[in-house]
Amino acid sequence: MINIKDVSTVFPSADNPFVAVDNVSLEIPRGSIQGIIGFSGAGKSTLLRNINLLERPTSGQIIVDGTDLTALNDEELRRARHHIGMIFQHFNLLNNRNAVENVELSLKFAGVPKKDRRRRALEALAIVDLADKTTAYPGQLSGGQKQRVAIARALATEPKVLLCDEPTSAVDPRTTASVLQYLSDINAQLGITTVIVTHEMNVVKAIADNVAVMEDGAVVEQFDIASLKNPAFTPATAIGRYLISDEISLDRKPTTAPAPASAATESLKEESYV
Ligand SMILES: Nc1ncnc2c1ncn2[C@@H]1O[C@H](COP(=O)(O)OP(=O)(O)OP(=O)(O)O)[C@@H](O)[C@H]1O
Repeated sequence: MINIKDVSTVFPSADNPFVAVDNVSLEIPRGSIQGIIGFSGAGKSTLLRNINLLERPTSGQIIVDGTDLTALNDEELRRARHHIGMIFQHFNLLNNRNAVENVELSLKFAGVPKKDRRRRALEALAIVDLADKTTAYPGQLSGGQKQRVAIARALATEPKVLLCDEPTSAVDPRTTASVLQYLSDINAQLGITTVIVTHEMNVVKAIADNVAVMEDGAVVEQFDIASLKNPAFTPATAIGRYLISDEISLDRKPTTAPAPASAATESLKEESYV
């Protein structure tokens, strides 16, 4: 169970601090798949990164299986994060390491003894059907294969939680289906609580159990996907209603928000996480 309690994230700015996540409370049942949708700039990625404290909330609590992550010291948090895997839109693999070495690296950071790393990395790659690509470098892999290496890397440390930030935005529709199938199988077989941020309505419909709709930093609506099958149910928000129509990808940028941190800074933060 992930319990997001009264979480706010405010980005400082000289003239006008920006509230990216505004007092969000959300309970994500253990073993479920939670979709988070909303227009661009709604705060989805920030909320996702709040869950593993990649972006530490300004206030509120993140409680994962009874442990309040916001109350941990650095060393405790580092250990807790080994149970929270994360995958990113652009995979974030190290190009100078091959597939198995990329996976081994996360095991090294997790403190797994060297003698066990190769075996566990190969096992994780086998789960995503990449046993024949273990020595391939990222430049030799397709987008879908790279994302599967990233999934293997996240899985290798045996996480209880898997956070997915736009996991299929950089791959074609057929590869999207395959990546979603792996995520869905992993959720079903390993019981990993999965949180997916996406613009793609068909992704949410295909994989999520529950959906939270964000607008201007707040969660403004929640429902379970099964209720979409009930003709009497109409989501309250426009974005929720898009879920009923097909194949609509949301891409509206707000014009008033400050610029996000530079891409370089973000990518450094993400690399330090794996
Ligand atoms: N490090 C940062 N510093 C300042 N503002 C930020 C920072 N990160 C994000 N923001 C702002 O916070 C708001 C929410 O960003 P976030 O990336 O969480 O939205 P999102 O819903 O995931 O958007 P998208 O779908 O476009 O990725 C945006 O207006 C963004 O510009």
